[in-house]
Amino acid sequence: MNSAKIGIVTVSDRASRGEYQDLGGPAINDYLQVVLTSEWQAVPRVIPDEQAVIEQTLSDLCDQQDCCLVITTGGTGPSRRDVTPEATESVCDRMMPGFGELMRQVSLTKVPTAILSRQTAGLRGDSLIVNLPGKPKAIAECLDAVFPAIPYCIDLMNGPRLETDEKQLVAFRPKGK
Ligand SMILES: Nc1ncnc2c1ncn2[C@@H]1O[C@H](COP(=O)(O)OP(=O)(O)OP(=O)(O)O)[C@@H](O)[C@H]1O
Ligand SMILES: Nc1nc2c(c(=O)[nH]1)N[C@H]1C(S)=C(S)[C@@H](COP(=O)(O)O)O[C@H]1N2
Repeated sequence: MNSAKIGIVTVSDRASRGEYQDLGGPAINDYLQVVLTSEWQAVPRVIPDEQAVIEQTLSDLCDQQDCCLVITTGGTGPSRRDVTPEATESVCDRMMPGFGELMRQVSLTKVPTAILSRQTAGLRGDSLIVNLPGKPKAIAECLDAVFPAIPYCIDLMNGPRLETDEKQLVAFRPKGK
């Protein structure tokens, strides 16, 4: 099986201008390094909170770079410039609302402002796009909740088989799959 490509997109005006170091993209990368045992390759991007740029980046990662999974961080809140969910919805063929619902539910046990994230997920062709909030500590909090379902989701889209280190995280696949 060929190596899975995973897009890692930091959406932040200040990180993209170099005003602070991007900790979100590396946190996603580190999370995947720990959890995945099958071969994979990161395709990283750091971009501003501009809807057109986000849409173009997500489309490129799915269509040209052939990423089976694209994980974004940032731009999911109520600020005027937070438009990552709108960009995600605009490039997706079908939405996967359960991801946002579950991540908010789990995040609410960590922080009362979890409901301020409009994070969502959806499918563009054979790629799954998942939004995470911008706070670096939110990354593991959210991925721990939804990642167990991601390998099977990608199987169902005929993508590469993602294997996990079961000591870290057990990917759920219905029996016999
Ligand atoms: N990619 C990141 N790397 C490091 N810290 C981050 C990142 N994204 C967010 N943060 C931290 O989380 C806080 C809240 O995140 P939020 O998404 O609201 O950032 P922000 O202030 O909207 O960023 P920006 O204005 O640059 O888009 C930020 O002030 C910053 O301290
Ligand atoms: N797990 C988790 N979810 C979280 C947070 C967090 O710290 N941990 N921060 C919340 C806050 S304070 C905001 S404003 C929203 C949106 O963040 P974003 O605009 O950086 O995407 O995510 C929320 N969801």
